[in-house]
Amino acid sequence: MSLSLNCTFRYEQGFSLHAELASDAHVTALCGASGSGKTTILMLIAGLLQPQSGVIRYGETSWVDVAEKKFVPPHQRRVGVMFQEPRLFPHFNVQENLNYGFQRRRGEATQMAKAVETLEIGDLLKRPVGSLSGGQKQRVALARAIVSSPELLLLDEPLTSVEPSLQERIAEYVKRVAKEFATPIVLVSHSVELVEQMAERTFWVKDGSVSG
Ligand SMILES: Nc1ncnc2c1ncn2[C@@H]1O[C@H](COP(=O)(O)OP(=O)(O)OP(=O)(O)O)[C@@H](O)[C@H]1O
Repeated sequence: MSLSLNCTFRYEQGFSLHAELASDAHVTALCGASGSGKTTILMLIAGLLQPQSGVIRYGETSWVDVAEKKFVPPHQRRVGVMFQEPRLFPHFNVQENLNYGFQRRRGEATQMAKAVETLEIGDLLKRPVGSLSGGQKQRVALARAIVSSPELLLLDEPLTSVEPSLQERIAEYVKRVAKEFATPIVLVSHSVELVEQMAERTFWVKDGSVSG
């Protein structure tokens, strides 16, 4: 499935971005310095931000075409997102957190079982999220992003919020998700190792512009 962006976006406060990229890789990486615009690109793909001009396409579908006044809302794009900090519901247990993404997006039942197995979180399902370690939370967040059978998975710095000693372990789970699920992935990561091991296509983001 091919993803293409050719659009501009500007925050009111000033930062502006011109995102021009096209990829049909299974794993596409976005690399670049802090503040260069990587998360902003993911938010545009997810539909959490609207560009001021241009187009965003996924496969045969136009998600955004500003000239045509077309904007497909986030819930209709079937994009799974894992943010830098695992945004889990603290008052729900692990299963309830997974159910949330699952029910909303009408994922397939087998996808839930496969996500639980791939991320090895079967023993954690009844645990309140507040009682989990950083690495466990990260695995649950990864599972939640995939249970809804998304057509595209966006991973924003999946290793940054876990302590350095755990990063290698979480990296293994991220690689496992890429191997086990056919869903294309856009990965933002500072980890050169993870990018080199996973990405078939890498784009460099610098001061709001993209080169590949
Ligand atoms: N809501 C916002 N309003 C205004 N400016 C913002 C907003 N969010 C981000 N920015 C600015 O936009 C620029 C790009 O931010 P973005 O988060 O996309 O960068 P990044 O490459 O993902 O950085 P990091 O690697 O640190 O996560 C930065 O200068 C940031 O300060």
